[in-house]
Amino acid sequence: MIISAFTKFRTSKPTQIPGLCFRTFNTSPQNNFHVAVLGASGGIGQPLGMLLKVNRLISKLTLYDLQHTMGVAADLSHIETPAKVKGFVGKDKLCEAIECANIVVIPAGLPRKPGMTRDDLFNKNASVVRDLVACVADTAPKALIGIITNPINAVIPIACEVLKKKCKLDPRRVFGITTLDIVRANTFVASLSGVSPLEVNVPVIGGHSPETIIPVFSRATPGVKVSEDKVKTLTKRIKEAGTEVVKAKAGTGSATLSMAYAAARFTNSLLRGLAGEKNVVESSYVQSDVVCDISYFATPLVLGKNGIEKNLGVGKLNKFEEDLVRKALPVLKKNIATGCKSESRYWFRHTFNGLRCRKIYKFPS
Ligand SMILES: NC(=O)C1=CN([C@@H]2O[C@H](COP(=O)(O)OP(=O)(O)OC[C@H]3O[C@@H](n4cnc5c(N)ncnc54)[C@H](O)[C@@H]3O)[C@@H](O)[C@H]2O)C=CC1
Ligand SMILES: O=C([O-])CC(=O)C(=O)O
Repeated sequence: MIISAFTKFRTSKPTQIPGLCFRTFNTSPQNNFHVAVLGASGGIGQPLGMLLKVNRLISKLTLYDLQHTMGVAADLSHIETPAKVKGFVGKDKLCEAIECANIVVIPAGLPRKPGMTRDDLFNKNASVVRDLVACVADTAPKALIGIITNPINAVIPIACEVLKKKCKLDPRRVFGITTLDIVRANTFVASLSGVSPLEVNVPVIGGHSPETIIPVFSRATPGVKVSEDKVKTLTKRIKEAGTEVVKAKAGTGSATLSMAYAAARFTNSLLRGLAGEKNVVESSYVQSDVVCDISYFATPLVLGKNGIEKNLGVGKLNKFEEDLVRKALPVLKKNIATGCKSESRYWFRHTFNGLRCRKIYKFPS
């Protein structure tokens, strides 16, 4: 299963594109990257750790969580690939886990249960992302940060605000991982059209919620002919695919295995960019100005040594897709404002409390 999962990376350029390695790896100096996973003991964290352990571009894999990380690290460390694995458990070990990382991937936080929306996770997950990103800013300010935690639309603005307050924001380095939407779109279109999913590529733009996930079938490659009716049905399915999994898991969580695959694919693309490979394109929800009036949007990006090298923008859309964007914009704006406001409120409270703690000077009477 894992071999076929990575065939996409291997088939296009077998000798240059790193992907899955069993024992046939090469260890050129470029393959020397350190990836840290924060939330490594969870439903996504564990299979993601495994897929990263077999990535030949990684020489060091650090796993951090509030619980169980030592067991996960011990288990993964027995896999016969070069990446050295180290586990860190508990808040006081966070900085050590992140130090000198080239890439930090964050799947930490609560998943939803049936009946919840991703937005319902905001109150719990906002502070998780805020604290983890604050530590990345202090210990590995040059790291590329890939965030999986929901709600993506609002927590990426929080991450950027945290970095901005610490004067460490480089918008080329902060990513909301929306790859699962593309993975799903490719899979569903392939099963409908009979083309191999490894050959299909459907751009998905916007954000990561039912109203904001926008598949762009008009630019799918290879040119797949899907009737108008089918486009509508497929669009609905892709928008609601997360809920489909949440319902099927019946209270035990949301997508974990497909998400781990998607995050491994995304991290692999970041690594390929860092390693100097040209024309690495992957989509992500990032700070951008490609759509008027909106400061975060998912679009295809060219990745390089400093993260985003070029934002390829929204591109040409048909009328149906334009309407989807129009409907998504107010929702996205609200989500972004929620993230930014929450961060300002937190910062104000924090600073104000700090001031209150100091001895208040009283004028001598
Ligand atoms: N971007 C996307 O497309 C997707 C995002 N997700 C999101 O990913 C997140 C994680 O999902 P699962 O792995 O299924 O959840 P999970 O509950 O199985 O695992 C989360 C892990 O995070 C850890 N954690 C919690 N707070 C932490 C902190 N402050 N520091 C370090 N670790 C901490 C927990 O101990 C746990 O091991 C959820 O928010 C979920 O909604 C899930 C699927 C797709
Ligand atoms: O639906 C969820 O809660 C998890 C998620 O983001 C997805 O599967 O796309």
